[in-house]
Formats: sequence, structure tokens, C-alpha cells
Amino acid sequence: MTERFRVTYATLTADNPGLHAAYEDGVRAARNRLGATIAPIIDGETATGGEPAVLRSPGDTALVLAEVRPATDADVARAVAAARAAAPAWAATPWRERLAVLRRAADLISERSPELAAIMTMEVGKNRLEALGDVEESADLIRYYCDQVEAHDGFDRPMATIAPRETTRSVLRPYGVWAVISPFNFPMALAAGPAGAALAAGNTVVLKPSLQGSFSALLLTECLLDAGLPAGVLHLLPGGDEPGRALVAHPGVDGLTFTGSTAAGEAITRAFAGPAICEMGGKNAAIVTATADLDDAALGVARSAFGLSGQKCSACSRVYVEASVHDAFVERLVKHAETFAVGDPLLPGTYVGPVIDAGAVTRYEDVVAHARSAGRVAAGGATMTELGGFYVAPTVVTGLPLDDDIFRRELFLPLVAVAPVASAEEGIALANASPYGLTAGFFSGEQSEIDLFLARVEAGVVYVNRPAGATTGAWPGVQPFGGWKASGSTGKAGGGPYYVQSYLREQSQTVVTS
Ligand SMILES: NC(=O)c1ccc[n+]([C@@H]2O[C@H](COP(=O)([O-])OP(=O)(O)OC[C@H]3O[C@@H](n4cnc5c(N)ncnc54)[C@H](O)[C@@H]3O)[C@@H](O)[C@H]2O)c1
Ligand SMILES: N[C@@H](CCC=O)C(=O)O
Repeated sequence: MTERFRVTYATLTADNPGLHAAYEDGVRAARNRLGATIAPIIDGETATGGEPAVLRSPGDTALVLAEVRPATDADVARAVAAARAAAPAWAATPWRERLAVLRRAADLISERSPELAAIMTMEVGKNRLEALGDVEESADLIRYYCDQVEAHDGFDRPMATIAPRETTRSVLRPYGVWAVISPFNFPMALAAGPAGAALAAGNTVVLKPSLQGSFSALLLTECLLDAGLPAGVLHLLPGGDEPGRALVAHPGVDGLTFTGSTAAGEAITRAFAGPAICEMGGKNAAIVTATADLDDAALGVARSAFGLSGQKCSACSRVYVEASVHDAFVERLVKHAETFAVGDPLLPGTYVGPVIDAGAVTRYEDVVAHARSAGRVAAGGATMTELGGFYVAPTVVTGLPLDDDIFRRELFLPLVAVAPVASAEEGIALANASPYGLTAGFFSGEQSEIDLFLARVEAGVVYVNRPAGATTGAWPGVQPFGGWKASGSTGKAGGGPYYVQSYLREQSQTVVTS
């Protein structure tokens, strides 16, 4: 019997024949589901939705995946009303029963992972290992939040007593209806994580995925409902930004989690009066000092810059290298950029799949043209749409002024800019000179430099000397993942020990007995 595989982002080189065979089976199963209609699911029933949109694969633009019938304002209102109606019973369900359902759902996600991953590959262009990782992360996020609720005994604890016959408990209780608005790039994990935390905490959930992530969101919804989640407890509202806006504006939503761009997240924070967990963009830097292992540094940067075509909030898009090793580092990085296989993400050897849409290709062309005039394109720079999808080459840019737009703006492309600096200290200062503060990486052989980095760097997720990913690849229960500054609104990180509490409010219960 083939050994069951387990993919995380840090083990993406896993070369297990069983994994590939299972994924191929998943592709066959996924093909049978193509042509599906994805419409709102409210109270377990599929609604009609609005004007259909055709969902195509970014890796093969001739491939039609599904027809999406976006949620209308009326669907949003019905879903919120249904979630409100179901909230008291779900909150009153003993937490052990809630967790049992969610753990069953996590196991279903793991069992179905080859098919879910194959559909995700077609839907957003993730290579097979990234897609399997996203699916397994979804299951592990749900498991982790269940474990947290259990470890805290349902967040119900006795407090001190200061008067006779009086006892007090501190109890964390759910808010009610929680909206989850998720992005395209982790179409399952970033829906499953917030939804899992909200549900484990006892809230009901209305999920509005990214339009391009609609299929993964449907498959996640199926796993949760098949596991026995009551139909009123989770509702799916596919569509573009419009149903998201309607949800944010709806007075029946008690709390929300948004993951996406900083511009949208800031607009939502301004518009929404209740608790809003917003996880947003990044402009993540790696710093390489003269004492670093340059092979590790180049591999770690390449994986974080080009994995998922640079479309991770955690992607490494700028590198500050001590001047004496700048050229040697760039030479190694260029080699990776030129050898990472670009192409159909369904194929086993592909590392870099497509970018998400035609707009991203145009953005790439504009940025490359600017890089050619303001600096030097040391590797890549070409679009590869002749492959049948939105393909662009992994790109390394050098020689830019340190205040160039490419060092400042989140591009969400497989493009990384490298600049020489005088010292680790200057690299850290430049890394911090950004409104964002999501992830950062550091490569050095000197403990005092590492200590300096850890003491000063302004980012929520930081890595030292990590060839598996300079700035990417957090795993639930291992690396809590959340942004500082303009990258995150709460200072508490997903997959970490303080997260599920954000979906609960504290009630102090004092009872005097006669
Ligand atoms: N910090 C993180 O954990 C994290 C993780 C993944 C992605 N991201 C960020 O997400 C962005 C890429 O994803 P995207 O292109 O899907 O982001 P996006 O902001 O365009 O959309 C994210 C989601 O929000 C919805 N939306 C957009 N505007 C809205 C509004 N005004 N009101 C309500 N809903 C709205 C979209 O329909 C989608 O479902 C990048 O900036 C990336 O850095 C952050
Ligand atoms: N959690 C992922 C990034 C999610 C954002 O896009 C990582 O750690 O690389």
C-alpha cells in the first residue's frame, strides 16, 4: 500500500510517487465536475443567483470550469437572516459537539484532497504541491482551532471570589453572525481558516469567496455540510466584490474577517462598525548579509518570490544584500529564475504556473518596461501567453534606485528586486521603511546580526536562514500568520494561539447563591 502523503509548504520538494498517483486520480475526478453551476447556498438550498459569469482556468483560458451565479442583494439578505435564525442554537450546542462536526469536516477535506487540489490547480493555477498544501492547510487550520477551544475548556474559567456565596466565571461567547470574505490566492485555506475559527467559536457563518475562488469555496462548503454542519450555520454567497460590499453594509452581520488587498481592507475597516479582522497586503523583504550561506539565501528567496507566481501576500518581492556579496547572490538567484519550470500547473514538473488574469499580465508588462528603463532586468522579463494561459517568466530586477516604485508597491507578480546595502542594519531599516509589515526573511551566519534582525524587524512573521522559503510557507500551529502595520488589523495571527479568541467576546458571570 502506498504511504499516505502529507504536503506542507515547507516540504514542497516532497517527491512521493503515491502523492503524484493520488493527484492524477484527483485530476480525473475533477474533470467530471467541470461545467458545474456555482450559485448561492442558503440554508442548504441552492438559490438561483444573478447573471451568470463564466469561470475559466488561468492556466488554460480555453478551459471552462463552471458557471458562477453571483449572489444578489436579496440572497445576501436571506443568507444573513438565515444565519441569524440559526445562531442561538449553534451557540448553545455544547462545544464538544461543535468540534466533533468540524473535525469530521477536516477529515473529509484531507480525504478528498486530491480532487480538491486538482480543481484548485485549474481554478487559480497553483502547482500540484501548492494546491495540495492549500487543501491540507485548510484541514489543519480547522483542526488547530478545534484544539484551541478544547485546550481552553471551551473558554469558560472560574475567577477569584471576593464575597461570600458569590462565584464568578469568565466565559467567552460568540458574537452571532460572522461574515468571511476571502481572496483568490488561497481559495480554500483563507476561507476554511476564518470560517473554521468562527464556527468553532460558536458563530454562524456567511462566506463570500473571491469570484475566481468560487469552486474551491463550494467544495469546502460541501465538506462542512457533508460532515453534519446544520444547514443554517453556513451559507455560501459566490460573486465579485458586490456581494462582499452588501455583506459589510448589512446590519445583521455581527463580525467579519476579510482577507485581501489593503485598499479594500481599509475601506471595510472604515465602513464596518463591529469587530473586523482584516488580513491584507505585503511588500516582504529578505536581507542577506556577507556572512550568509548564499545558496540557502538564493533558494529561499527564489521559492518565496516565484512560488504561486509571486501571488502570495507573503511573497518576497525585495531583497537587500550586503554589497560585497550582491553579485554572487544575484548570480545564484538568476540561475533559479531561469531554471524553475514555468507552465501547465497540472504537470508534475511545473513550479511556476500562470498569474491569475489578463490584468496581471498587463501589470507585469508595465512593471518590466519600467524596470528596463530605471534599472536592469537580470532574468525573465517575458510574457509567455503562447502557452495558452496567463504565463509570465520569473523575473529578477537589479540596479533600481532604493525609492523606486518597484520596491514600494505590492505587485503580486513573480518579480523580485535586489539592491546592495552597506550593512545588515541598513537592510533592516529599509525592510521596515514600508507601510506594510507582513513577513520578512534574514540570512546571516552571525548571531549578533540575527539578534539585531529579530529585535528590530517590523513584521508579523519572520524567518531566519530558511531555504524552504525566505518569507513564505507558514503552517497552522507552527508559524502563526498575521500582519503588522498596514498588513493586518488585529495583531493576532491565524493558526496561532490567540486567534480563535478574536471570534468571541468575554462575559463575566457572577452568581450569588442564597
Ligand atoms: N495578509 C494575508 O493573510 C493575505 C492572504 C492572502 C491574500 N492577501 C492579499 O490579498 C490580495 C490579493 O487577493 P485579491 O485580489 O482576491 O484581493 P481583493 O481585495 O481584490 O479581494 C478579496 C476579497 O474581497 C472582496 N472585496 C473586494 N473589495 C471589497 C469591498 N470593498 N467590500 C467587500 N468585499 C470586497 C473580493 O470580492 C474578494 O472576495 C493581495 O493584496 C494579498 O496580499 C493577504
Ligand atoms: N500563509 C501563506 C501566505 C498566505 C497569503 O497569501 C504563507 O505563509 O506563505
